[in-house]
Amino acid sequence: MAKRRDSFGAGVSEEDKKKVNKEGLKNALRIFRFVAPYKGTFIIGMFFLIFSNLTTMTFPLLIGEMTKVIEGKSKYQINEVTIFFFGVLIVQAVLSFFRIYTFSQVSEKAMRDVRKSLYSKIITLPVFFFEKRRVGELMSRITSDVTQLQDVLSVTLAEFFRQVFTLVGGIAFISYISWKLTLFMLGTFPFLVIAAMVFGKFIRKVSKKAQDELANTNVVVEETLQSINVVKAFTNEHLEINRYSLSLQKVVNNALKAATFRGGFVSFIIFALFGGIVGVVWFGAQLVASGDLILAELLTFIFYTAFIGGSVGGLGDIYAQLQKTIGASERITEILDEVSEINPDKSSEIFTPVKGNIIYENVAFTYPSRPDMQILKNVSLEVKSGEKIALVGYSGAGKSTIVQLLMRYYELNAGTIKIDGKNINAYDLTDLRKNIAVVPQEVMLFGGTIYENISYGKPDATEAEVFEAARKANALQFIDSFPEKFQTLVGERGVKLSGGQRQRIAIARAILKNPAILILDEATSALDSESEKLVQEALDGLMQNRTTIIIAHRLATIRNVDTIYVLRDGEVIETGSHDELLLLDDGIYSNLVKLQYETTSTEQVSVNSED
Ligand SMILES: Nc1ncnc2c1ncn2[C@@H]1O[C@H](COP(=O)(O)OP(=O)(O)OP(=O)(O)O)[C@@H](O)[C@H]1O
Repeated sequence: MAKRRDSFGAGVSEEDKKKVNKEGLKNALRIFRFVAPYKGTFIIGMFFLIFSNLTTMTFPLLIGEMTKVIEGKSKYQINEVTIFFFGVLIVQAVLSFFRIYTFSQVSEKAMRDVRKSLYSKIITLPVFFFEKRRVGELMSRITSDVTQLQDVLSVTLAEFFRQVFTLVGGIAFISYISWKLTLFMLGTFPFLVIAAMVFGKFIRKVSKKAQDELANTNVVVEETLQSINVVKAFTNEHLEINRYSLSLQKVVNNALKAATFRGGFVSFIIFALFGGIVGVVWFGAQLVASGDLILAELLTFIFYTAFIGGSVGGLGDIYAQLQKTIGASERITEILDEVSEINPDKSSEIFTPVKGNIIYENVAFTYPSRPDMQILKNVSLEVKSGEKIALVGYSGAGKSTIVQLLMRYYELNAGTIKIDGKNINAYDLTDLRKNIAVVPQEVMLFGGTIYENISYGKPDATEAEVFEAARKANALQFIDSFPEKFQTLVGERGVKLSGGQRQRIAIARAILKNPAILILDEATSALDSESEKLVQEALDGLMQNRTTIIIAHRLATIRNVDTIYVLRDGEVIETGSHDELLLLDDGIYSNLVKLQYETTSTEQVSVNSED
C-alpha cells in the first residue's frame, strides 16, 4: 500500500512494471466484472465489430476487381462493381455507427458502475485510510484512472480486434494471392518490429518524464490557488509566477526531447514502411513481368500490405494502452479491496438511541500513522447521562483525540470506552455515530443552500423541523436578512458566512440530529461579543439534557460544567469542578485561568496560544 503511494506521481518504477506483468492482466480482467451486467450489449457490439471489419477487408479485393475490369479481365461491368462497392460502403457505415453506439453504451454504463463502487468504497473507508492518501490522488483514481479504462472499452478493445483481424486476415489473403511476394514482404517485418519496440520503449520513458513534470506544475497551481490569500498577503504573486514558469519550462524541455524521438521514429517508420512497399512493388513488378501475377492482384496485394503495416503500428499503441490500463485497474482494485468500516450498500434505518452514560477506562492510544508517539496514556473519565464535561489543556495534549476515539475513528491500543455500560466496539458503527453530534471548531459548509446545509443533520427532516432548528440555533435572524433566505447559496460558490453564522448552522444541524451525546469543539478564534452571545445561547439550548463533552479553548464558557478534565501530554492530571480546580495550589487549571484573565479582562484568549 505504502509503496503505491510512494510511486504516485513519481513514475512507474521497474518493480511496479514487473508487478504489472505478473498480476496486472488478472487485475485488469477483474475490472471486467463491471462489464458483466452488459455482456448482451457487448456481444452485439462484437458482432458489429467483426462484420464491419469484414467489410473493410473487402476494399482491396474490390479495388483489384475494378482494375481487372479496366484490364478487361473481369466478368463484371464497371458499374456493377461500383454499385457493389457503394453497397459495401453503406453496410460498413451502418455497422460502424452501431458498433460505436453499442460499445459506448457498455463502457459508459460500466464506468458509471466503477465510479459508483469506487466512491461508495472510498467514502465508507475508515479515517485512517485518508491519512495515508492525498485527496488529489483519490480524485485521480476516480477520474483519470476510470477514464483510462473507459477508453479501453470504447476504443482500444475495438481497435485491438480490428488490428488483429486485419493482420491475420490480411496475411491470409496475400498468401493466397502470391506466397512468394508474401514471403518477400514479411522478410522486412522483423526489422521494423524490433526497431519499433526499441524506439517505443525509449519514447515512453521520455514521455513519462514529461508527464511527471506536468503533474509537478499542477501542484504549483493547486497549492497557490488553495492558499491564494497567503500568496497575496505576502505579495508573492511574481515569485509564484516565476516558480510556475520554471516548472513549465521543464515540461517544454522534456516534451521537446520526447518530440525529437517521436519525430525521428515516425520519419524512420515512414521511410521503412514506404521503402518496404517500394520493395514489394519492385518484386511484384517482376512477378507480373514473368506472368506469375496480374496487375490487379498486385494492386490488391499492395493495399493489403498497407493495411497490415498500419495494424502492426496500431498494435504497438495498443500495447502501450494496455500497460496504462493495467496500471489504472491495479490502482482501482487496490482501493476496491480495502475494507469498509460500514456496508456501503446498506443504509441502516434501525436506530437505537442511547442514554449517554460514557466511561473511558485506562485508554491508551497511538495514531497508526505515528506509531512511535503515544498520544493518550491511561485516560479514564466518566460522563453521566445529561452531564457536561470539559477537556482542557494545551494544544496537542490530546483533547480532540479523546473524542475521535468515541466516534470510533480509530482503534484503541488499550483500555475500553463504554456507552451505557456497553463497549463502543459492540455497537453497530452507524448506530453509534447516529447517537453523537459534533459541533466542530471549523464548520465546513457544502456547496448548496442554507436549507440543504442545515438538513444535512437529518436528511428526511420536514421543512418545519428545519425552520425550528434554525430558530433554536439563533440562525433565523441572519438567514432572513438574505434576500433568498433559506435558499441562499453558501459554500465555495455562494455567500461566505461569518464564523459565528457558520457555527449557528452547525448547531442547527446538531439540533436536527437530536442525539443523546454532543461533542462541542469550541472555536479557537473569539467571535465578536454579539455573535458570541447568540452562539452561546444556541449552544446552551442544544446542550440541555444531553451528555456533552466540550473541548474547551476559552475557560469562561465552561465554569458551569459538571467536571473539568485537565490534560497534559495525553494524561489526565487534574479533575474536578471549576471551583475545586481553582483551589488547587499551583494547579494547571488555576494557572490557565489566571493567565487568561491577566492577558485581558475583556477579551477571551484561546488556551491554545500558550503552547
Ligand atoms: N491524525 C493524526 N495522526 C497522527 N498524529 C495526530 C493526528 N491527529 C493528531 N495527532 C497528534 O496527536 C497529538 C494530540 O492531538 P489532538 O488534536 O488530540 O490535541 P488537542 O489537545 O485537541 O489540540 P488542539 O487543542 O490544538 O486541537 C498531537 O501531537 C497531534 O500532533
